[in-house]
Amino acid sequence: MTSITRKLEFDAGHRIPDHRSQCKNLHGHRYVMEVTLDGDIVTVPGASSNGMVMDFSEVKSIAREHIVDKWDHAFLVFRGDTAVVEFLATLEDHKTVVLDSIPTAENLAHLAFDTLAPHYADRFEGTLRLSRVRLYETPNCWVDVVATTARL
Ligand SMILES: Nc1nc2c(c(=O)[nH]1)N=C([C@H](O)[C@H](O)COP(=O)(O)OP(=O)(O)OP(=O)(O)O)CN2
Ligand SMILES: [Zn+2]
Repeated sequence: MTSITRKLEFDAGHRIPDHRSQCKNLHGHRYVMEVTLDGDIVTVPGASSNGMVMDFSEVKSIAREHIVDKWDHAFLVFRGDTAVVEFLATLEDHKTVVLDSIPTAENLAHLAFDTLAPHYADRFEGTLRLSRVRLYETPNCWVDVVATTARL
């Protein structure tokens, strides 16, 4: 088994409504997301991905399609944060993502993991799996979500 990791970055706004300090204010981050996949190296002569677990560009395009392009330059808001949800709805064509959980780094990392895992698992006849999503909210703060079941 071999692990590969692709790093992607995006900008998003959020707030943590219950926070006792600064994070209850509307603010933003340049998030850095690392997607780690475990799999076997392809040994199919002539195949584009021969010698790779998965082409890094394909790792990127799946993460972009399902997470990064949806969250980049969006405001990520908890459905229960009604003051902000209602305010954002007044802004014409605003890119808002309404979430079922508070947009902490922990919840965003879990959401990214749960969203992406099935898309990677579909590839290479189920021999590939998402083993970790690491999400940096700032250069000093990050969260790891790891696959909980052992690989067969
Ligand atoms: N466990 C968590 N703690 C905090 C979260 C979070 O998502 N999970 N989020 C925040 C704030 O939104 C903010 O992103 C972090 O602010 P801060 O602690 O100030 O981070 P910095 O890296 O900017 O801090 P420096 O002291 O400037 O290094 C807060 N906590
Ligand atoms: Zn923040």
